[in-house]
Amino acid sequence: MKTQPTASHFIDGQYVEDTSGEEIPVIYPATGEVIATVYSATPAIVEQALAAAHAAEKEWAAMTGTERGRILRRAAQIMRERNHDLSVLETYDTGKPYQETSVVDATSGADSLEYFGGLAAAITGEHIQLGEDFVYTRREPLGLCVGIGAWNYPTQIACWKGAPALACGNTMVFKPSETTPLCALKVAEILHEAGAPAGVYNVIQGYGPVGASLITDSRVDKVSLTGSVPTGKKVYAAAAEGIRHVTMELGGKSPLVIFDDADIENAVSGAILGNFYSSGQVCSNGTRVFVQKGIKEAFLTRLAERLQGVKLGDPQDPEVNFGPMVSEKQLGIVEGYIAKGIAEGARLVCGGKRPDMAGFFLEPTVFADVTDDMTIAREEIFGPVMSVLDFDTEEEALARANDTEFGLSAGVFTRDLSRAHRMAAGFEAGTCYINTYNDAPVEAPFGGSKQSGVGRENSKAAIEHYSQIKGVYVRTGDLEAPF
Ligand SMILES: NC(=O)c1ccc[n+]([C@@H]2O[C@H](COP(=O)([O-])OP(=O)(O)OC[C@H]3O[C@@H](n4cnc5c(N)ncnc54)[C@H](O)[C@@H]3O)[C@@H](O)[C@H]2O)c1
Repeated sequence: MKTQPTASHFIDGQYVEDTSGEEIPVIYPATGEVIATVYSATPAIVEQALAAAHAAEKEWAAMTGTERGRILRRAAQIMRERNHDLSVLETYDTGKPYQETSVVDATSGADSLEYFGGLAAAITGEHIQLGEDFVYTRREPLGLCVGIGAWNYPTQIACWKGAPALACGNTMVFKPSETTPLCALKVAEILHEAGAPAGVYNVIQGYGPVGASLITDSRVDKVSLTGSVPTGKKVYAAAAEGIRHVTMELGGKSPLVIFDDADIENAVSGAILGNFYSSGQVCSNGTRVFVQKGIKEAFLTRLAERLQGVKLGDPQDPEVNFGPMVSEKQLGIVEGYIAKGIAEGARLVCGGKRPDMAGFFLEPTVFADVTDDMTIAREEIFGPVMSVLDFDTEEEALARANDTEFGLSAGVFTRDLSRAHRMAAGFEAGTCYINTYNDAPVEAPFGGSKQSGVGRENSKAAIEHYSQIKGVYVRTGDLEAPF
């Protein structure tokens, strides 16, 4: 498959190149080989993209929701037809196994385009009667939105930001992560092919400073970031300077609480899905697994048995279910945390090593006897490292689950439904799971509380974050004034 894109950027309906920007090598994580090269946007490219998105605003916003929605749904259809090629590319970009990418990434992107395409015509204001007068509201686009992505779900993030933004009548300049620059270009290409006018959805490449230069431009009305908390703080502050709208999808250290009465097979499945999917590089992962003391050893034994089913290898092989870390840098970060876990006295149950193969592979790793104060229980690792902690009572589990600055997700496994709902109500997290983990359908809101973010992606809630309400007061009779 050809992995070198036609050009680095997609602006105003076409591919654009400027090789004077800083070189960004695209490395296939499974081999360490360079599979493409793109160039970071120069100030001239940034200007070109912002000017194109700004110029496209009026025409796009003036179209009816039905017309915009039709284009998004056509783009969804094209994505589904090209699912295989897009999945292969996603696997090259990220190293995630094709077994995952073929059912998650372009699929989720298409779901988002289809869902918001369907909603576009139903984005309306309301009528408020006030005696003989009335107020009507108009739900209007914000204008020019900047999207900045992380590297773990490049196609999905480009769509989760683009689809609601475009449905509401905004235009977008999207900057993917420098680690995974390939997939967002395909999203731009497909939207254009589906009929999105030139300039409505643009993609430019670059490192952090390119993202930073987009945020403060006076033409920009909103910034939506998916990234780490430290980057979120910088982006939020920069956006605040111009009182810009923000959506912040940031990191997490989410709890997964497993009670004695849980179905152990399902609980182990939840812990696997919440720690090892995408080699653990998922923001919402339940990496603090609190297991009630009565089933702790049974849980660990069954988990170790189930981990025998892990198949590492060439991620393009559909039989492989566990890929490498996205980059050598990320591999090093995760290995550093594993070393800290051992040094601070956690018990290494399995994994912890690089297997003897090329690329940035790391075995799925489980620590037991982890305590709340250990570094591996406090900081986001963003790799395949599960920390198992013990607990006695529900009250204790909830207090310890919430004892973190993060608030992205939380899960509970129990057969006691009253307790499940009590836990869900008590969790300080934006997205909670009962007897499941990490589902992210487009129909449901997704996002974090506390330092894990502001705003919500997906569902009808996303419309609130890509539009604004204007109230229009209409008087039908004469107007009295004091003089
Ligand atoms: N909540 C979510 O939905 C979600 C989803 C996926 C990943 N994440 C989080 O993302 C992180 C991993 O991704 P990452 O390593 O790419 O994150 P990161 O914060 O390093 O980078 C995210 C993006 O921000 C850009 N960036 C960096 N500095 C910037 C600046 N000063 N101004 C503007 N843009 C800047 C980067 O180039 C990149 O495109 C993890 O913390 C993970 O939890 C969150």
